[in-house]
Amino acid sequence: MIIIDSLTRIPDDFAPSVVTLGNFDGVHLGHRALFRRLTSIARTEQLQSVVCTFYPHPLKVLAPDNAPLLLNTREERRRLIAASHVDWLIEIPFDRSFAQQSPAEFVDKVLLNRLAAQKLVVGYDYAFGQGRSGTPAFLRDFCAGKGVAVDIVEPVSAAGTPYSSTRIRQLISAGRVADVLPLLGRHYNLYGEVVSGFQRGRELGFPTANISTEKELIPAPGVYVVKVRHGDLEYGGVVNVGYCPTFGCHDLSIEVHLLDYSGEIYGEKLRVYFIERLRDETAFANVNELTVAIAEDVLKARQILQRVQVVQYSEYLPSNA
Ligand SMILES: Cc1cc2nc3c(=O)[nH]c(=O)nc-3n(C[C@H](O)[C@H](O)[C@H](O)COP(=O)(O)O)c2cc1C
Ligand SMILES: Nc1ncnc2c1ncn2[C@@H]1O[C@H](COP(=O)(O)OP(=O)(O)O)[C@@H](O)[C@H]1O
Repeated sequence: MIIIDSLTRIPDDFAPSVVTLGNFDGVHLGHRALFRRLTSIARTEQLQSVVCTFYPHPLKVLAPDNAPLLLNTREERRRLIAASHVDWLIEIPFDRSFAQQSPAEFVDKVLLNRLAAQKLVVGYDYAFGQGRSGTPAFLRDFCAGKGVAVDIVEPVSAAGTPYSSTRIRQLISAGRVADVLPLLGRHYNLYGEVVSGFQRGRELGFPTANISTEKELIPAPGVYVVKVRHGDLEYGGVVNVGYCPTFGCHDLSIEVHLLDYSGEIYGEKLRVYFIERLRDETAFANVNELTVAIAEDVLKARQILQRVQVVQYSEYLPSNA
């Protein structure tokens, strides 16, 4: 997949394409259905497949107070879209002046002229532009006169609930990490560097790697069973997300204790996959009670981890890629 992060870098001789448009935060199973439609049209009609999106997320620019905390970093979104076998990713730099354009201008200038779109694929509820006037119906009407077909993908759902970034964000914010698997198609995870904390973990008998991450949406405070990837190695683990009320910290921390590991990993990068929530974070009366609780968390985690495999992008619905 070729990534273009500026409109001026789109080649002048861009070959005829089929384009989908959206924010694709999460790259969940609904997005993946859209990408499958896109790549299948590209194959049968010998077009290039193009995902056209924006960076930053438009709401971060237009209404920062209402902008969602995102499920993916920019880098993660790129990797996930690349894994969907798309030919091109166009990440349009989104700013206020770009937002001034009408949907008609944008479709004409960017999609039809620069990207040589012969066909568009959009989700049933996608809308862009001022007042969300760039609806699928608008696209269909506008493009009809130009000989460009618009394929509107109907809601794809799991057990009656349409896949939705908003729904996934709500579940993660509520700590329901196990419930997002059938919507997201993989275990929610975050990536980050191990930084030093207050050095209390070792004294408790449970050293914890303190993760500093660029991920915006962190699961609700609480204790979770996790799997952790460190390079090619995989560990089971327990993580505490929160403010360590027993000690009274001010900043949110993500502290993971790796099972059956000892060594130094400061400065290393870990990816933490959230498997199941165990309990709320608690203000214990003393350090002893905290240590007993962590030991119980570890026992439960070992049981749960016996029957769990990490589901990443490529492991889910392999026949559907
Ligand atoms: C599985 C697990 C559960 C934890 N639960 C709590 C808790 O409920 N309340 C709390 O105050 N600290 C809890 N902690 C402790 C803190 O997350 C943290 O590990 C401890 O304060 C050490 O911090 P440090 O690594 O910055 O020294 C838990 C830690 C682990 C590993
Ligand atoms: N099983 C383990 N899980 C997590 N970190 C471990 C483990 N064993 C050793 N470590 C190391 O110990 C460090 C954490 O020790 P800790 O006393 O909790 O200090 P800190 O306050 O810096 O997090 C980790 O960053 C890592 O280098």
